[in-house]
Amino acid sequence: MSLWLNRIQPLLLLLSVLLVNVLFSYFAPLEQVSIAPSVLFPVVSLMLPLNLFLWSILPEKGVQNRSFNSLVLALFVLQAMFVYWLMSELPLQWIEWISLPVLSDLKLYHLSFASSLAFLFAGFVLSLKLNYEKQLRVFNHSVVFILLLMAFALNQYTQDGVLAWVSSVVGLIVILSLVFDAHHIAYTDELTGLKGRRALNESFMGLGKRYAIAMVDIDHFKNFNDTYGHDAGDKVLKIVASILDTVQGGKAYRYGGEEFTLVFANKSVDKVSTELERLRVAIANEVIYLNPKSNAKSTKNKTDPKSVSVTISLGLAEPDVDHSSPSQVLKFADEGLYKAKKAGRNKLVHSVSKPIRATAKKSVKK
Ligand SMILES: Nc1nc2c(ncn2[C@@H]2O[C@H](COP(=O)(O)OP(=O)(O)OP(=O)(O)O)[C@@H](O)[C@H]2O)c(=O)[nH]1
Repeated sequence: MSLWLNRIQPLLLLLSVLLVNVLFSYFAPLEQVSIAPSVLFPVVSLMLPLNLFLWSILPEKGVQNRSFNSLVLALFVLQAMFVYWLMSELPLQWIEWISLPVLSDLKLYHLSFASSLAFLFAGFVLSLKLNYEKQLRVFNHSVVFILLLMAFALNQYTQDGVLAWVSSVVGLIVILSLVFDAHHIAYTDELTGLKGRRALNESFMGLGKRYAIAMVDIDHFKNFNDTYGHDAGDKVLKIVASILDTVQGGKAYRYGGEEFTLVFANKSVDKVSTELERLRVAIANEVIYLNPKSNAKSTKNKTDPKSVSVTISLGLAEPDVDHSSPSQVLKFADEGLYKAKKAGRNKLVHSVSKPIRATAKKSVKK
């Protein structure tokens, strides 16, 4: 899955967990005299959280970045050499230091002080990182949970099968988190954070007989892009999307480009017009600062040359005799949008089928 999704972090995480399992099975204490577990346990339980931390903190470079892959390989080889050296040379001071228990008389707690500290440090820093990250991924959250699980498994490693079972659960968590992330990427528009066209089409399946659809388009957006640049255009798209996302009783989608769709399930057009008017006015009144240093939202200084505002046009429709399916209603709403543009923009137009046409069709059917 990592290869398929071009993500190296999950692969490295699982490789580290796998290596811990291999090391413990290979050096399993067959005889009490074996010195291996007493050295191996503190070393491995210290290195695992540091590895999980390292793989999560390094930037995701995909699976085909040769220099990054070489760096990762070098890090693994260095660690293997370090463990081998510890096992063979046994520098006692080191071993004593990393084996230092949290409390000397704790029978149920096996993790050393150094290892516990490493788990705490990794969990704390990764949680902080999650707080500041803009694009949250389920996988990133799952790493914190995996740290917790592995701390538990290593603490119980003397009990048969615990490490193997927990490691399998970790594998499952990684797979599930990747599936969630892939789903999120497929359905969410990266720029605005709104759901995209695929999600919109799927929402149509859940609509009953009564619903309303509005098509929204930013006015003169080409002009805006040409005057202020594509980055400023992107900023406007984000702000407009965030206002549309506050819609009450409906859901906002990015239809594509500078067009958005609002779907109101179980609502008639009369019930949603006021809400659409509120959104139209809110967007027209929003002062957008193009200077990156003054992102503060304020409506005080409307004459600031670096502050701009945009307007939207909207078309609204609901099912009727001529437009029975959601995609037909959407096209009908788009016709309303076209009329709103022609009528001078910054307007809401409600598309209504001509009554004569509807009656004529009914009589033909009869
Ligand atoms: N910055 C930015 N621009 C986009 C994006 N997607 C589409 N556009 C731009 O949106 C503009 C759409 O322009 P038009 O369809 O000609 O319409 P308009 O200028 O909004 O004019 P009216 O709809 O008639 O008011 C084009 O210039 C596209 O390049 C995007 O993701 N980011």
